[in-house]
Amino acid sequence: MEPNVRVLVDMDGVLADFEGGLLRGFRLRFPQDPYVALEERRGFSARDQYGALRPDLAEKVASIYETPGFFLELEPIPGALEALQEMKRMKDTEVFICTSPLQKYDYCASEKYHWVDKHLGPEFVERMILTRDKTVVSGDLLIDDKDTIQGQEENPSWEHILFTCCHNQHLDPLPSKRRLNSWSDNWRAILDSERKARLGQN
Ligand SMILES: O=c1ccn([C@H]2C[C@H](O)[C@@H](COP(=O)(O)O)O2)c(=O)[nH]1
Ligand SMILES: [Mg+2]
Repeated sequence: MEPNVRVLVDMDGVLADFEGGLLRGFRLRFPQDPYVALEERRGFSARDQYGALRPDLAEKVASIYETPGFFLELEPIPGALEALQEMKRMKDTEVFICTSPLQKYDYCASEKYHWVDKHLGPEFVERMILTRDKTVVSGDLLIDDKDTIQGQEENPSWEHILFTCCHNQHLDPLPSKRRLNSWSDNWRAILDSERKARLGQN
């Protein structure tokens, strides 16, 4: 068995404040239109929720995250950069950034690389995995704000740790699903428990 704990860390909603940037961009571009306050966000897809509010708003909100510069200019989530640097220095630990680009990837994919370079440095650029299907990536833990992560692999190797974000905070996931409420929460204990569980298996 591999000695290291491999942690996959999602980007939007975990490292980069996608929801905050989206709301700010939407209100600036469409000041006359209704919007969904962060406390009112429900469900992963902002596009779906805006579309339910009024059908034309689905395209409008999508136009914000499809705009050049959107992903590059996102603010880091509080504590995320420090946590990742600390994780990288930890013994017996491998950290990768695992993120899904938009289907309209033109700006999104390259801006994600630039964002990581700018905020975390070139060593993390080496550790980026861009995929539309995270289930086929191998790891021990996946820290991700999306409540349901599905793909080709029915039994991914990782345990999904749900990272709290405005769109999932109301959810009461299965008792077996572990949560991280923020980067001030005890992410180190989750990594430690994984390390111990692996030692127990040896
Ligand atoms: O309403 C939405 C919300 C998010 N997305 C996109 C934006 C990103 O490309 C992915 C999520 O990326 P992760 O790094 O895996 O969090 O989903 C969207 O298309 N519509
Ligand atoms: Mg995410």
